[in-house]
Amino acid sequence: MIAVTSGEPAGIGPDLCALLAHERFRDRVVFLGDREVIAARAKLRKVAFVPESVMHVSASAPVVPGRLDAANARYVLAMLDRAISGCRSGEFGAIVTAPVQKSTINEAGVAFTGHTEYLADKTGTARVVMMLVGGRLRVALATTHLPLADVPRAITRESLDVTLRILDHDLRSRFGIAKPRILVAGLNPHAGESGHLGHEEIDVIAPAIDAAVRNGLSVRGPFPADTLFTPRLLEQADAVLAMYHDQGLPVLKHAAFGDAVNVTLGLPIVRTSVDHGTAVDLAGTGVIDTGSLKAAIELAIDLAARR
Ligand SMILES: NC(=O)c1ccc[n+]([C@@H]2O[C@H](COP(=O)([O-])OP(=O)(O)OC[C@H]3O[C@@H](n4cnc5c(N)ncnc54)[C@H](O)[C@@H]3O)[C@@H](O)[C@H]2O)c1
Ligand SMILES: N[C@H](C(=O)O)[C@H](O)COP(=O)(O)O
Repeated sequence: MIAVTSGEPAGIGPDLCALLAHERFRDRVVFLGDREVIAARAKLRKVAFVPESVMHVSASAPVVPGRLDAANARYVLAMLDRAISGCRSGEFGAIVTAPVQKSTINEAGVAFTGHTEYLADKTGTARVVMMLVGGRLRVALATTHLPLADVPRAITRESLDVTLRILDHDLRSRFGIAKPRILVAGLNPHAGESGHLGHEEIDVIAPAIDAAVRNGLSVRGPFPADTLFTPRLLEQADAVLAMYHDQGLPVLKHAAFGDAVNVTLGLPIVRTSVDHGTAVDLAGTGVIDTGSLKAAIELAIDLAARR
């Protein structure tokens, strides 16, 4: 059974759950959330509510589509905690997450940067890797949700060694790629221009790549990020490791927004998610695309079957 958390209740998560309750998947799928909230969203979307598709978690406060309310932050986290404990006990084969509003959780006084970091923390996993998969691209990130000013400091030999190891391992074990070819981006323009535009490539990234190669991994780089995502190089890659969120994800989302899936590598459980945010402007109204959540559920089913 696959658990889908319905995410920020003022966003489109409950809409997506109400709509996808009518899809047929290869495994049983349950949507975690407040029954009344999902039923109300089904009504707004003019589809029948499917009560048996919902595993009830009570909202903390009344929900108004499009109106963020920090009073429901604990509800959002309670859904995640329920899904994590169900995964750990074997009740669920995987967690799929609809989007959360990170700012609202912080406004409720809970330091929260993303599902990725929350899941790492809650499962006691020292390091995980965010990878988005879409079209023919797989883009993993060396750093995730942190201010741009903090990125260079967060890219260390240790962090890159572990990230490359997790990426290689999970591409083999979860994605069935016998010898994953990983291309690594530089951090600075033109990958540092031989040290004239930054030193991270020389001091940190290239030595981490050399060490990975010595350990038998197929890793090349650092490549200038501006031309790394061109067809000639991408043909030679099973995954690209970007140094930071907005170096890698805009490329992937440009290529595949609406169909891409976010996967957390390195966790003891299977977790996938959508490629989009809470879209509070569209909650309960407007045209929404269910493609990414559907793809996230399908990938979670595949990954859970391979464990
Ligand atoms: N997996 C997650 O939990 C996740 C992922 C990304 C962003 N977020 C969070 O979502 C919040 C809002 O982020 P944002 O405004 O940068 O991005 P967003 O994806 O919510 O919105 C960007 C644009 O895309 C549109 N859009 C998004 N999903 C859509 C869908 N399924 N169908 C049709 N249109 C869609 C929105 O209406 C908006 O115009 C932030 O708090 C962010 O951190 C969460
Ligand atoms: N970085 C993701 C994206 O841009 O799609 C998103 O913020 C979700 O991250 P989590 O899965 O860690 O919440």
